[in-house]
Amino acid sequence: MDGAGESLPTKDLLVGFIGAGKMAFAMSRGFLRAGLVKANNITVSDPSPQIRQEFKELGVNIAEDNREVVNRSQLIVLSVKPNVVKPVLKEVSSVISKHNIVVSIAAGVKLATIEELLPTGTRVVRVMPNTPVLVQAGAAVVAPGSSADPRDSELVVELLRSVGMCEQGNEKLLDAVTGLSGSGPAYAFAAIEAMADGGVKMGLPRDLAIKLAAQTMLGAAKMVVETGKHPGQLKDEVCSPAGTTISAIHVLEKNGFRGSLIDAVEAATTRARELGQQNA
Ligand SMILES: NC(=O)C1=CN([C@@H]2O[C@H](COP(=O)(O)OP(=O)(O)OC[C@H]3O[C@@H](n4cnc5c(N)ncnc54)[C@H](O)[C@@H]3O)[C@@H](O)[C@H]2O)C=CC1
Ligand SMILES: O=C(O)[C@@H]1CCC=N1
Repeated sequence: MDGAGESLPTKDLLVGFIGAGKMAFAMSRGFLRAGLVKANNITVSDPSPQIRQEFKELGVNIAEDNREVVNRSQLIVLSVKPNVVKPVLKEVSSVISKHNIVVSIAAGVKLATIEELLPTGTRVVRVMPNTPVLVQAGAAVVAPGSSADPRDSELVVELLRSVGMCEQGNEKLLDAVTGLSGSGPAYAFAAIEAMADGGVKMGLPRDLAIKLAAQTMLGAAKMVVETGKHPGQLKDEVCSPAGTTISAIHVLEKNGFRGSLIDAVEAATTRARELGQQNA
């Protein structure tokens, strides 16, 4: 195993997940699809037998308990709910060494809270990813803890870039990142579902309506990313004078579409902050 502070090659990286729920599944499946981490280098733990079975089918190692995940891994992802982070850290703290990098994806839970429960000098990195890592289209921001080596965050960024976009940022940004991109896939899924409902209302078959709605979101997002144009400009380019789109935009504006999305990001950010306080 590499010494503390030495950069770890991703090729043979031993990755552990404590808590094998939806996010651990999306990340491990994404890493495997990206070919950056090997199945037999991933170890997971979870109290649910059904979940352990699902992960067994991925070909990864299933640990007997959380301490075994630490013993078998270099990089350990804390992928439990925010209120389970502290009990888990108390349980594994004595087996964490300077060789480990501890990565928390828990919404709201602060680096200081995590570092306080681990041996002094533990290399901790906090990340807010999202479920599209499953299909190599994730969005994540990585914030290093006080004892993390720059190479530790770079390693985590490299891993997350294999499954989507990833930036480094100050921890102060992470609750807002949670409100925007961490929770954001749910807003997009709700929008796709609602647009498809509109299509069904106007006579389209459900399957076709969902496909059209999803591809429209995907295409619009790709245009923003690939053209670098402002989304307002791209919107204007769809709105022909006295055409169909501007009539629809007028309805959206009257119904507070943008204000709702802004409020949604604010509400999720506020909730992330509350979770941080409740689990400090
Ligand atoms: N679901 C999402 O879209 C995202 C979630 N997150 C964060 O990821 C974390 C996990 O979220 P999900 O995967 O959605 O939750 P989940 O509920 O699907 O997974 C959590 C897993 O932890 C297991 N667990 C409970 N107690 C445990 C213990 N003592 N030791 C080991 N495992 C234990 C549960 O059985 C469950 O399978 C949360 O902290 C959340 O804030 C972050 C970004 C996106
Ligand atoms: O809803 C939640 O709390 C988690 C964090 C970001 C996405 N899902």
